[in-house]
Amino acid sequence: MRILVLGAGAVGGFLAGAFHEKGHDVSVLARGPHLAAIKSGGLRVRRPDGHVSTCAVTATDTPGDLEPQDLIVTTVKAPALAEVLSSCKHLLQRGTPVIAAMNGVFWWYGSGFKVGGQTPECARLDPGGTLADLVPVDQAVSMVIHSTNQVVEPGLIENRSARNRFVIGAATAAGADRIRAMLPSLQTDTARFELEEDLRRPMWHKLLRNLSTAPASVLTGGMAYEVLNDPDAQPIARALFLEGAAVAQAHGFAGLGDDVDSVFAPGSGARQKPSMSQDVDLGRPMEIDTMLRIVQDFARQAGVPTPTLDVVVGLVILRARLVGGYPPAGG
Ligand SMILES: NC(=O)C1=CN([C@@H]2O[C@H](COP(=O)(O)OP(=O)(O)OC[C@H]3O[C@@H](n4cnc5c(N)ncnc54)[C@H](OP(=O)(O)O)[C@@H]3O)[C@@H](O)[C@H]2O)C=CC1
Ligand SMILES: CC(C)(CO)C(=O)C(=O)O
Repeated sequence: MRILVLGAGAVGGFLAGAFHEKGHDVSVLARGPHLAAIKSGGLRVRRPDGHVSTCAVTATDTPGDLEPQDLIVTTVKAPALAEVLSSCKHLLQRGTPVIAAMNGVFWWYGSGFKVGGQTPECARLDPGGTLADLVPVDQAVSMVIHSTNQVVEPGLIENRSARNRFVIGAATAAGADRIRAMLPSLQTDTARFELEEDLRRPMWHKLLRNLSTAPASVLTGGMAYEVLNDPDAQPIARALFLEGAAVAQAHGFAGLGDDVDSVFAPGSGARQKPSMSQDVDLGRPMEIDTMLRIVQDFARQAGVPTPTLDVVVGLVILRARLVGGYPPAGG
């Protein structure tokens, strides 16, 4: 298949490497020194055992030049999604599935979904409806990522997970059928792909884990395991997890808070900063709307109190504004 990965950073670089390993014709969108390094020396992926694969992918910063694709996977951060997809409109018009691989609530979450007989208000996920205009609903797909990666130097991705699992869901049954047909050709020994009929539950499962680490790390600079294990920070992280679980329950996804003790078991958590916290260090646009504010929106609509989240989100937004990672107040 011809596969285009839009934003071959940490996760996208790993995925592009996995698709290349399976023999697909892979193109990636990248920019700056990372693009230059991929063009000159290939895309390199280092596995936890130290093995480095070098993948000869086509790299470009002008997707307008690319031929039609069989599959498009976006791996940019949420604030860049509409802009990046707008830059390759011509590739979106042939029924090609567009998988948005991302943390947080996926942009088509409200499509065909009702809470108490009403579609939840999701305007924050797709301001102005740009994504809905660009991606026909049968092509709308998302992916929940269980894989830890970082770009450690231009052209080099460090993969820190022994097992890398990607859970995919489509907005419609027709979209799911197309993905189902492709799945066998994507599987590798190190990257496993699963299709879920309703991606919302796996999405919440992952988001609760992000809620318990990312905001506190943004505010303190701590790594995930420090946030989860510090006796004074842990109650805050735990409250964020449980408030998120209560919102998920209001949306019909019960029981997600039951494994709270295993999430906070001694020694748990990655020895790295969550990606939202890395964004602070790099002054990059942060995924606050799709990972935090949307949870507050859903909570308010469902009448679920989120006192800890409400305090923390205000502080995270200020922190983000101070590094240029979130629009100015009133902007
Ligand atoms: N990293 C991880 O381990 C995990 C990440 N996630 C989620 O995965 C998603 C992707 O995150 P991650 O891979 O870490 O992000 P990265 O920032 O590493 O990757 C995004 C890439 O897209 C590039 N990009 C953005 N806009 C453009 C553009 N207009 N043209 C060309 N290139 C562009 C960025 O370039 P530049 O650097 O120049 O901005 C960067 O290389 C996020 O939703 C994140 O929350 C989920 C689980 C784990
Ligand atoms: C890899 C993981 C789980 C670490 O918190 C993550 O999702 C992130 O960094 O955003």
